[in-house]
Amino acid sequence: MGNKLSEADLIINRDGTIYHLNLLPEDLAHTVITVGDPDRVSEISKHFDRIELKKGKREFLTHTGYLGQKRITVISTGIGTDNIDIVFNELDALVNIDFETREIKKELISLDIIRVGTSGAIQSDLPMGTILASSFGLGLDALMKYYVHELSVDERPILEAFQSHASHIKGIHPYLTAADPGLLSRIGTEMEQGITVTAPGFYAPQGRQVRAKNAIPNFIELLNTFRHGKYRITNLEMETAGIYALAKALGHKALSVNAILASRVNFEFSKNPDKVVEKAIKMVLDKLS
Ligand SMILES: O=P(O)(O)O[C@H]1O[C@H](CO)[C@@H](O)[C@H]1O
Ligand SMILES: O=c1cc[nH]c(=O)[nH]1
Repeated sequence: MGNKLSEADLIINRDGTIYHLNLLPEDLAHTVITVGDPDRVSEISKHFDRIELKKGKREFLTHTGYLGQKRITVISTGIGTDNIDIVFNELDALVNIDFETREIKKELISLDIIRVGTSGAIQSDLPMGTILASSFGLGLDALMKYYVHELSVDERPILEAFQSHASHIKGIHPYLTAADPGLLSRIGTEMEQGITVTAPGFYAPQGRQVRAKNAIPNFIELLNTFRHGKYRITNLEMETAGIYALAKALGHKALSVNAILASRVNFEFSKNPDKVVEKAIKMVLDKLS
């Protein structure tokens, strides 16, 4: 077999597209915007000067087009880091594996990947309507238990400080990855910044109490009291940490931009979420064009 990836490891459909994303290698631009909600794909591509292709399968909807001279792909991931596993491995395969030979290419491509997502703030000075760039993603889900994940000298002390802050919570295995510094300084400078916690759910895993009883009391307080030097946790969502960690493992650059729809400390949810999301989209596209 040599270095050939087997048909069970890398699944290519009969029309030459990658298994879940339904894309051919040439369908993908090297600047990729990811969103959770498939309806948000057209909210982004409506700003393109030209749309070259629209494809989709399941929750993975893709539009590729041009903003001025810049070719951009926007793709929906659906909800959660289990979907990020699929999207990121398949995006990487589209650029870094030769689909004819099934071998890893000698020259690897590093994609620029920007998430435009929605999120809830956990600090009282971050109201609804804030646009926030995640300087780090702190994952409380299990995705990175399955990959080799190395920490940089900047990341390790922050993760260790959080592990000690949350040491009384049993059964969680947090991981932490920094944003790509180049994308953060290019796109995130006029935004709020902070550590984004990625949760493995929306309700109790983000400290929401509806009917089922929460096992971790005062979850929001646990997160919003964490400090390490100048760093604090600012917001909660469901993909950023997986995106940062897998992008790093695969050699891609990633940044997550969050439209803050909820203030968890003020117990409020935005009455006009589309307006907040549109503001985040425009801020990102302005910097990319
Ligand atoms: O609006 P998106 O990008 O889906 O992001 C957030 O919204 C979803 C939950 O409502 C989760 O995916 C969370 O991360
Ligand atoms: O509070 C929120 C708002 C949006 N998305 C989330 O995951 N959490």
